[in-house]
Amino acid sequence: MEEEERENLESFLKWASELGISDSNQPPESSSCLGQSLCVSFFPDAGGRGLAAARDLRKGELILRVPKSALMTRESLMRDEKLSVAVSKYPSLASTQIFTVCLLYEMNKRKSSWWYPYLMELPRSYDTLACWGHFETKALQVDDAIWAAEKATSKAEFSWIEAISLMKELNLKSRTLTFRAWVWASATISSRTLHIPWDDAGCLCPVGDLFNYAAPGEDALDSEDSFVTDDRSSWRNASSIWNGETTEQYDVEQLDVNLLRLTDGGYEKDVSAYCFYSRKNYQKGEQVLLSYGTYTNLELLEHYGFLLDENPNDKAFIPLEPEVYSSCSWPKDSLYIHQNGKPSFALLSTLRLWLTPQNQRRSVGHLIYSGSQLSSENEKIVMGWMVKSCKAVLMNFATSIEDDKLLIHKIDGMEDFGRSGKLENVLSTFEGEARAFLENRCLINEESGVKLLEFRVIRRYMEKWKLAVQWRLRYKRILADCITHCTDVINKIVSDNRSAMRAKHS
Ligand SMILES: C[S@@+](CC[C@H](N)C(=O)[O-])C[C@H]1O[C@@H](n2cnc3c(N)ncnc32)[C@H](O)[C@@H]1O
Repeated sequence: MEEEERENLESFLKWASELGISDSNQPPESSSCLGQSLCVSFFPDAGGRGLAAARDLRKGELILRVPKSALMTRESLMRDEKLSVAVSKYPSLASTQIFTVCLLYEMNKRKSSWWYPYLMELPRSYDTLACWGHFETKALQVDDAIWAAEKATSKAEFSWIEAISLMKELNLKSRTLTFRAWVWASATISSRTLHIPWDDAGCLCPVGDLFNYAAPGEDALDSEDSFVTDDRSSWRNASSIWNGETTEQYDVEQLDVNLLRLTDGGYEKDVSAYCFYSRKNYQKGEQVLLSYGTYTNLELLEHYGFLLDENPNDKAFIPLEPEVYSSCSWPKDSLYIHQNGKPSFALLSTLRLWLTPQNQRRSVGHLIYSGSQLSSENEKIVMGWMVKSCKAVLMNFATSIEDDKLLIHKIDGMEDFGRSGKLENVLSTFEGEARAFLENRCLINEESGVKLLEFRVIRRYMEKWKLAVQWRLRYKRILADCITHCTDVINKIVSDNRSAMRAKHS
């Protein structure tokens, strides 16, 4: 960490302590709000800056408390009369649009903002999908994902256009009025806000927003198959104390919110504070993580700008013919392949029915909804259909799994060369997608082959491009695992049938 960054962090933690933010019930031992349970640390492979255990922590312990008065909310920001009067003239703006304007308005105040020490600690740039350019978006290769990225950008553009009159009325400086600034502020809100009961725009929580993410534990996983029968599936959204939207909508009314609060964190009305609990035992020095909620890798990219190589909640959707969708009553987004390669309950049930001759469908309905196989013959056909479909999807990509793995190595190599200032020397050796990246981002001048941008800027593009390649690689691996799984099932059916035949004839 640079000297200046360290000084900024120290003054931020001191400021936070003065606001009553604390990682202990004991009086602070230093001017910092941390040090007794948590400390700021850097985890290069798991979120960068984050919070580490300052001592051994026990599961369920209160590890951080942020009083309501220290939460940045629309309500707290709108104590500024000029802002409040201006906002009241735009009743059609959504709560998150208003929060975005409020954040930009505060940024615009610079050093005179009461929140300045906190604002200085916010990231300067983000990798959420709305920040991606055309090149990175196309590198996702999967139509649904490309569509999600394009939608994220157009949604951001639309909400910026709608809010621009309000921002002009507030006399924001021209830099703060730009789409770039808007995308920055929206990404701050998308990736850092926490859920609060009184405002659906959520709140920004100084220090509390330094926790990096771990997917929910095993208890909340693989509950998709109990989509119909098991209430645990409704925990998913509720376990999200972070405010980022999820695309899945479950019935959140049956939640055992108290249980979730015990393991994660949430706003507690009785103490008027955001309280964070250790969700497992941690050893001193280990990174303390929070589960912001249940997200697929694409959702993580959209709302938080990162993905997990091992994400138990990841899913792959393959294109299905329209008749498949219309043959079942399952929602479209329940027809997917789990990250371990197994088709989801709904996808399996749908295919079992769809691949049954029309005149026999009525008689097997009860078996379909109980999740049972219809017959070994039907199961073989279903698995064979899955193998064929996954192979067809994989064949259609411009690059294979192996190509993508090599490309990720190449991107890492480019980063290393860039860091050591030698990227220019090796530019001519790049070909294929790597060359296209450099040309597309105007990093190579066709004639001279000269690097045009500073590596700091190139790197930001490179990080997004790498995320796109990592995402499509994960997607392809799920399909490859599905092929393996379905082939294993077919082989088992064939072998069981053979054994049964042998037993019959012996
Ligand atoms: C609430 S902030 C966490 C603190 C953040 N690392 C910081 O320095 O301010 C959420 C952001 O942290 C990063 N992040 C969190 N968990 C991560 C993980 N497991 N892997 C990679 N990045 C992660 C992502 O950039 C995400 O948008």
